Amino acid sequence: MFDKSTWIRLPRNVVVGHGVLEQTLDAVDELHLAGRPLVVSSPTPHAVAGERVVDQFEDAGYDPAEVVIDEASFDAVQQVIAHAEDVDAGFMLGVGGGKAIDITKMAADDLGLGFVSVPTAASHDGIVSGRGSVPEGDTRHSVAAEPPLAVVADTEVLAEAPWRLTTAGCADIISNYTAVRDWELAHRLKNVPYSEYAGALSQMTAEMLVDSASSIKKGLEESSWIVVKALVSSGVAMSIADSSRPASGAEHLFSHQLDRIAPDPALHGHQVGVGAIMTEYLHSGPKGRWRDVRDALGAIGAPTTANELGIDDETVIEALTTAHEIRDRYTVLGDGMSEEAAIEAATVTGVV
Ligand SMILES: NC(=O)C1=CN([C@@H]2O[C@H](COP(=O)(O)OP(=O)(O)OC[C@H]3O[C@@H](n4cnc5c(N)ncnc54)[C@H](OP(=O)(O)O)[C@@H]3O)[C@@H](O)[C@H]2O)C=CC1
Ligand SMILES: O=C(CO)COP(=O)(O)O
Ligand SMILES: [Zn+2]
Repeated sequence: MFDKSTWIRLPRNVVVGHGVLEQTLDAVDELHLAGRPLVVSSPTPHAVAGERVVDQFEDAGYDPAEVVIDEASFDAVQQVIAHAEDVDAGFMLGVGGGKAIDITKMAADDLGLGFVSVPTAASHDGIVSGRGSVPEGDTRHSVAAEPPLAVVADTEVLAEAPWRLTTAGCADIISNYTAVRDWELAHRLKNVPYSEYAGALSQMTAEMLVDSASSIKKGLEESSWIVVKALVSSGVAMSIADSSRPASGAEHLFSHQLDRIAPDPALHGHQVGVGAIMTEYLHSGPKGRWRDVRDALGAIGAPTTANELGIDDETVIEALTTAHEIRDRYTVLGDGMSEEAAIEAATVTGVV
């Protein structure tokens, strides 16, 4: 008997374009959600877009509630859940970068409420995914969470955000190359389930972004359009896989470890980009494609060295040698790199 089944949960409305923040209400009305909206954001996104979303719902006769969180943590998820219960929220909108959107989707999942994703930065590919990513102690959890019912990505808002956030989003996409390599490796060595569709979509997304690099320029709103569509596509790959595997391999473990140990971590996307240069070197050796990864990052103005990340060399080496401990996810790092090998990889690739 054929007994396989699969659930792929995707958003119904993906609204991308100039000024579409003003269509948030329309995108929500289409979903036939009921009750009180709760707008969740972090400080800057709240000022940039959250307040405008609240005003829209107020003007339309809803009674919107709002909450502002400061960090991506399980405490923040609990804070949002408690607030949603207090105000008897009927559905939620996550307005912000990866932090606000992750917290909202995890709280929405816990409460069984619908959730709408309103990115204010093209900085990460969690905009669409049904995964939440939160650190806890020495580890980082990638947990199943509520995928958005709709995405409202206003390219005017995204283009006005600091440019480094957009280059971080590009680097998060470029890191799909090594993430897919790690996934394939884990499939071959550890029989980890692999989805050809999700792997191909993730890789194609990275290729299309790299091919468009000459159109991704500061001050050009079209850049936000190109990047956000790639971020959506990468998130869809994660939804198809029901895992962050298509977009998160050893380069992400390295970044998550930097978030733990670096005194002043850089942006998520920038860290995974630099990690991808080194993990590509580990996959394919000194003559391999690590230069292509580095050049693709360089072409869009993302960091390619520890110095550009603002992180010292010793911390980069420590993160490389300990990244495999972050979570139970088999990658090219295997059961850990020796310090000598980590120094070699980081030096040959020019990261340190
Ligand atoms: N679930 C998933 O599938 C994925 C999750 N992630 C997660 O997302 C997070 C990374 O996302 P990222 O967006 O980089 O992190 P943040 O949400 O922390 O945003 C980065 C910074 O940008 C600021 N910001 C956001 N929008 C604007 C704007 N329009 N103008 C000015 N500043 C702005 C934020 O302000 P403020 O400090 O006020 O918030 C913050 O300082 C990580 O926690 C990562 O693990 C990443 C990829 C996929
Ligand atoms: O950042 C992500 C994909 O880009 C999510 O991956 P994690 O599961 O490693 O948090
Ligand atoms: Zn990422």
